[in-house]
Amino acid sequence: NRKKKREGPPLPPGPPPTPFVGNVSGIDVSAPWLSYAKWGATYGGIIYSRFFSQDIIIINSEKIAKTLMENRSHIYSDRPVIATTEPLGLGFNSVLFRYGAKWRQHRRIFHQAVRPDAVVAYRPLQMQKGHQLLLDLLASPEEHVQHLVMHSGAIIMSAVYNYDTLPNNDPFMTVIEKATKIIVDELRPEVAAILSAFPILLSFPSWFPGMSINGRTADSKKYTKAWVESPFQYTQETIAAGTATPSMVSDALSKIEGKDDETEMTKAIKEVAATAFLAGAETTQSTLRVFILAMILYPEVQERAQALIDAVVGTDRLPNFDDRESLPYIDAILRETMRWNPVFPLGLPHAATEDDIYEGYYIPKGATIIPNAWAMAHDETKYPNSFEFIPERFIAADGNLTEDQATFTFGFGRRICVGRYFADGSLWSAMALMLATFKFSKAKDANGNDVDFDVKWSTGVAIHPLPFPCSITPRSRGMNAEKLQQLIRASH
Ligand code: HEM
Repeated sequence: NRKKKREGPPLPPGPPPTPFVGNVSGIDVSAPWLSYAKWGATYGGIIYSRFFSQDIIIINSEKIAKTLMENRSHIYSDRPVIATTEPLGLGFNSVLFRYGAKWRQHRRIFHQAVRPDAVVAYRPLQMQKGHQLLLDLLASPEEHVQHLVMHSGAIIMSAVYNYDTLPNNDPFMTVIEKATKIIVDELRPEVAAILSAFPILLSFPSWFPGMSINGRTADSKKYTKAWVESPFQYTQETIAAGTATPSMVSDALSKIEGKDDETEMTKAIKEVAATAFLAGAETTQSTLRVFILAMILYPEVQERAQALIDAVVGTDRLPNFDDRESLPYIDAILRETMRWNPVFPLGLPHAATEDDIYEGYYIPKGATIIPNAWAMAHDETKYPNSFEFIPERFIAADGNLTEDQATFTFGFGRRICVGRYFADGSLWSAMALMLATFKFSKAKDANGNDVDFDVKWSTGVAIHPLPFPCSITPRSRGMNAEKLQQLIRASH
């Protein structure tokens, strides 16, 4: 026990470790953020815990997270080494890079493509894919989950590679979906912590309890390779043929042409492009699934938003980005969706590169730092009735949006989500368009009564609500594909 061996400032408080395994046995592995939040009630905003030999600092308080990961970001911007990264074929993924030159290079390429003034260029495509989402929802509302998956994926593929995904069985989307499924299942921090401590477990057969990962590494590697190489090749081919139109990849490649480091940079651009899909597609569609859930459970919120859209936009066209300033309530819904159920309940782990002291507590070099976004979202002093979906909490007395953008849902400091401005456009356009066009409500049984349901969640690093019964019907009577197409044309 390092508490006994060490002299000097104490570690932050935390639950007493059980021998050998640290605290790993004391957490609910399907929703560890709940256990950590519960520990917070006893131990406070910053907690020390241990998984096997790994020091873990859990931060339940947004203020402490900002003090450490933002004000002292020179120390807190590393990532823990996650043993599953290489076995899953995720070496390309800049999200998990250690803090250093290669991460900086990737982050710079990302920033060029999706910084606030660059993301404006993607708005037409975000609207266009949003319109397609409406057509898909009208045609088969019961398949709304699949439509959201396709929508988020199509936006990224188009922005990154200028590739138009096929509505069904798209070859690139198929491999990416397969790889993502394995990765999201397998990259839970506590699983990764165990595997980091005992990499030998990776060679255990897949029937060994908890070791489903072993049967999946070969597949994951195969899929991730195709994911990194194939769409990039597509863009390169269009460049060679002179048919390429602007995209993140073609723009980035055009800037490095003929430079000394062209080969190295080409590889970096290829990896950044693949990372964009990994980081941006699942997260966007998960957030939109939370949005639909909220609209069903809070019909009064939905009605208020729709009344506002009708008043500002009318019913002869659909909303677009020019309307955004006049529709602050839609932004409030977006923020509340992110807050109500953060899709990364534990953010992504950072790691400390130096020993540090916080308010008299010792934070060891190498410690994994886990920001508990879920606990921050449920801080009752900041968000009263935090389990309720109340967009009004983001509207100030003067009717404008408050300063609070719930940015903790995008992480902290130098590692904060680099794609957040891009994500914002994809989410806003989809939410505004869906609200303008559809009524979301509970499904009805044969007797016309609402079908109630318990909300269940997936588990893993990024979560989403599991499918629930619902009804998605056009708001306007007599709406059909032709009329919707007309409305879309009138919106340009
Ligand atoms: C609703 C959508 C999204 C959510 C909720 C989200 C959330 C997050 C979070 C919590 C992190 C970890 C930050 C940290 O370590 O402190 C992150 C990192 C990251 N996100 Fe996002 N993200 C979203 C969309 C996107 C999109 C669309 C892209 C790309 C176009 C993107 C690219 C990245 C990258 C590259 C990182 C790693 C940054 C680094 O390690 O330096 N994300 N995101």
